[in-house]
Amino acid sequence: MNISAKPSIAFLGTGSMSGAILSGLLENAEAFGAVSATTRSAASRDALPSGTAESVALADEPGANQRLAAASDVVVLGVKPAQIGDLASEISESLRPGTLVISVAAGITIEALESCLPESVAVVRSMPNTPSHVGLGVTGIAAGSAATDEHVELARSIFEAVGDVLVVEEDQIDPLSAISGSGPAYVYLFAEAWTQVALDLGFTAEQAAVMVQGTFKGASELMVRSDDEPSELRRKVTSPKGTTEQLIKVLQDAELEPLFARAADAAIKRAKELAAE
Ligand SMILES: NC(=O)C1=CN([C@@H]2O[C@H](COP(=O)(O)OP(=O)(O)OC[C@H]3O[C@@H](n4cnc5c(N)ncnc54)[C@H](O)[C@@H]3O)[C@@H](O)[C@H]2O)C=CC1
Ligand SMILES: O=C(O)[C@@H]1CCC=N1
Repeated sequence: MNISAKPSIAFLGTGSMSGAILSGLLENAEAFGAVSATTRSAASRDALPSGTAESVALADEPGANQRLAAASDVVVLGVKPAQIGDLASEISESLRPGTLVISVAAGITIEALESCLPESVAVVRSMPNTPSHVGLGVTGIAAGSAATDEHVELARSIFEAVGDVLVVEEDQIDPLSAISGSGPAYVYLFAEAWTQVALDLGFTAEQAAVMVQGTFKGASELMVRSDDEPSELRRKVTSPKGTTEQLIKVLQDAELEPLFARAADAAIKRAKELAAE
């Protein structure tokens, strides 16, 4: 690999997910060279955070993906799974040997992506999550067949700039996605449900937001800082013969663990379908 000390990074297809990585990275960009991004429309380009070396809409410059791919040490493919093959093929001839190509696409295998790219580039498959936006992401990464330890460390350094990183085998990426990739969605689902309960109990939207957001943030922070397991932290809230005991009993009667396992299985099954589409 012939990558500079401050590698340049191009985000091609910058929507919810790679936009979150881009935002988090720009807060912490000293270790990297020029960071650039492409979108399809001028409106989505205008919505990107400021601080990139270049943010280009394909509507203004149809060849921008190829130009930025040719100029960058790292290329992050941020499009939907169904679009990634076309994007990889589009930039294939522009990539320099040794370029690190990172995919964030759910389901799409390293083998499928490598088949659209020259053998001279390295692929890392990743599964990030949207809290990357605020530097609190969790990302799993798996090395492609031509990725050296140096490429993997470079990918790790990019995602560590926006949160925690787990280096895993590729067959763990779909299960990891069910836990942390999709994870923010089920946290928000719980927040939505408890907000509605608070509204139904007569609180205002502002009061509900303070209670729900404050509780999720406070409980998460306590869990991270404490040496106690979540079960022990829960026990400390649950006074014997108290109110929480009754609330938790109702929730546990719903058999949450098998329910969550079924939910994870559904996500993993969908990832396999995306790979086959
Ligand atoms: N949203 C999430 O929480 C996560 C998403 N992912 C993966 O991230 C990828 C993108 O998902 P989202 O960000 O949710 O979708 P999105 O639709 O918000 O972002 C994709 C963006 O790429 C643009 N685009 C499409 N083709 C393009 C091209 N040829 N050149 C430049 N821009 C192009 C689209 O206009 C869009 O703005 C997917 O592959 C998904 O599996 C992975 C982990 C989490
Ligand atoms: O829903 C999806 O397909 C992507 C992957 C994990 C989170 N969002």
